[in-house]
Amino acid sequence: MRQTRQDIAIAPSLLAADFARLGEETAAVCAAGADLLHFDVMDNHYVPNLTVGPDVCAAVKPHCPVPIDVHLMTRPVEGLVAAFAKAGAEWISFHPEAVDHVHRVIGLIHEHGCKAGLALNPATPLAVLDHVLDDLDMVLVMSVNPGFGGQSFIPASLPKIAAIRDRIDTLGKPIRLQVDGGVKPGNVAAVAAAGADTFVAGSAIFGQPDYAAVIADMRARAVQAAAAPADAA
Ligand SMILES: O=C(CO)[C@H](O)[C@H](O)COP(=O)(O)O
Ligand SMILES: [Fe+2]
Repeated sequence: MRQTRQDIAIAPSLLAADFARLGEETAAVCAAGADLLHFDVMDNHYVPNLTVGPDVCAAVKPHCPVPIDVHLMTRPVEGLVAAFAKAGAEWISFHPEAVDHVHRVIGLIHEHGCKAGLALNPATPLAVLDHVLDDLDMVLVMSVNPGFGGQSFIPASLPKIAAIRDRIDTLGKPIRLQVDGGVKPGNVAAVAAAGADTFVAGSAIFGQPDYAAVIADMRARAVQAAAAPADAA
């Protein structure tokens, strides 16, 4: 088995930022050590909430020195890919339930020069990765049901993360394994020990006054757990 875990990356979710000051919040969280900026797009159709679109992504882009990681919680997906690529997204993830042709949408994201992620809801079986894992740049494990920030981490996500880690290692490709929903300093070690390398955190970071302290704390805990998973499990 090959170990393909990537460098630990902390991805603050702008969903929990002050929406009246998105440019400032983006700059602040990047200066505080963010590796990616997670940008949640909800359409009040695939999920029961409504957030932001490509124009807001383009507006925060000049304030964002790190890659923008767009998480599409929309149905349909296809028409938004070009718009987010133009708006400056480097990563685009989508949910398999929201499209008819998963493989085609991965190709569409790549055609637009972005990296592609597939987002698995808590009840989505791993079989959706069959035949497409090799084409992906990232698997996104939702550890809450999508649609809202500030929810509690679902513990059944941990064995799911471990199973996906095994599949990625068996394939032997450097595919990122991102976990999104309820991730915070108190559980990031367990999530890292299970095999994740990319940690989305909204309320855990933006809910504290010192973004740099939270990001550094989460990174240190994740790095330590990745190096010695048995100690953190
Ligand atoms: O995709 C999401 C919700 O659907 C968000 O990225 C996620 O919930 C982050 O927020 P928090 O860390 O507060 O759970
Ligand atoms: Fe998200």
